[in-house]
Amino acid sequence: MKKILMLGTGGTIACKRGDSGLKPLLTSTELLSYVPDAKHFCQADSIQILNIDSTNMQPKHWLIIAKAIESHYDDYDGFVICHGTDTMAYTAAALSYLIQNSQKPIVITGAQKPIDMENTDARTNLFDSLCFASDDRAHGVTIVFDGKAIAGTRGKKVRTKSYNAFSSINFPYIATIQDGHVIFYLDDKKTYSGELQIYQDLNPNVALMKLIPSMGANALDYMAEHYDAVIIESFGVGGLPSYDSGDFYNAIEKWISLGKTVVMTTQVTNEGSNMSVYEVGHSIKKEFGLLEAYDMTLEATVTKLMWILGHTQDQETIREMFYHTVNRDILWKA
Ligand SMILES: NC(=O)C[C@H](N)C(=O)O
Repeated sequence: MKKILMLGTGGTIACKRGDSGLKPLLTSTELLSYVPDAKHFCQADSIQILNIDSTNMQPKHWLIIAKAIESHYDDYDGFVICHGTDTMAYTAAALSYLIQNSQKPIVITGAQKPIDMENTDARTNLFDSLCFASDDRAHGVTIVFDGKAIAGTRGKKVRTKSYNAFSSINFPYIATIQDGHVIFYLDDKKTYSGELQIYQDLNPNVALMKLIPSMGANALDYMAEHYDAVIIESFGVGGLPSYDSGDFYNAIEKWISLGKTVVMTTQVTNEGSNMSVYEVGHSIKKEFGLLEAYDMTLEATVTKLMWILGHTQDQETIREMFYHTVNRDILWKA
């Protein structure tokens, strides 16, 4: 029988209703008591590492989760992290970079409704996660939610209220889970042979600028003084406005001359960026050699940069690491 460790971090799944709204109060042991049937296929233990609304999740918490998995790694066959849904995609992506080449599954799940409510998705999500984590074919960091298994770098919260809250962006679902059966669409564990790597460094000085029509570049100038990298969420396949006498051009020049990192991405959820298509993207990318997120999610782009900048400031190494595929995060490369 598989040994699984469940790590409680809070989120709606563990919430109780109080005078000022839902608050995570249930312990991880209490959560496990709601899925008694899991004992037929796994022996699950639990530890409580945090009990927070995931709105409060920060990079320091990702390191705490990674450390907890590292210290128990040899004692268990798989791990299930219970987490709030609001920042779950960021945590799943961050853990994909912090814990690489894990032959053991590290599953992240949560719920839209607390586990003690009669009509909740929590019990199914937790049961499915334990089921997936007990499967010999499962490996690496994966979100399990609403019967679907999603690569840790490909998840995105796309609905605030419905049970089908997560989508896999620019990548197929790895598996579906129905009534205790795991149906794998991507059964590729044998092709992963790298050695387990667990990292403990992140640089959180990454900023995001989302463009809206008419926006000027002065926010970019401000960010250059406070951050090591900026992700610019542009329109469509990508480009930068050329109005206001080269405002954006000058701001990017400043970033590059300071030896800082600029990554272009798109605010369109599906299909990714390709800056070389239009003149508004092509020339600026060519001139400054900007990085481009292509088919990566924003959550993966943010956390990959934090992981990379935690290890190097060298622009060539940053480029190499950024375009190197980790846990299925980037497939499109020009
Ligand atoms: N459904 C949820 O879990 C939302 C909650 N605010 C959280 O992210 O912790």
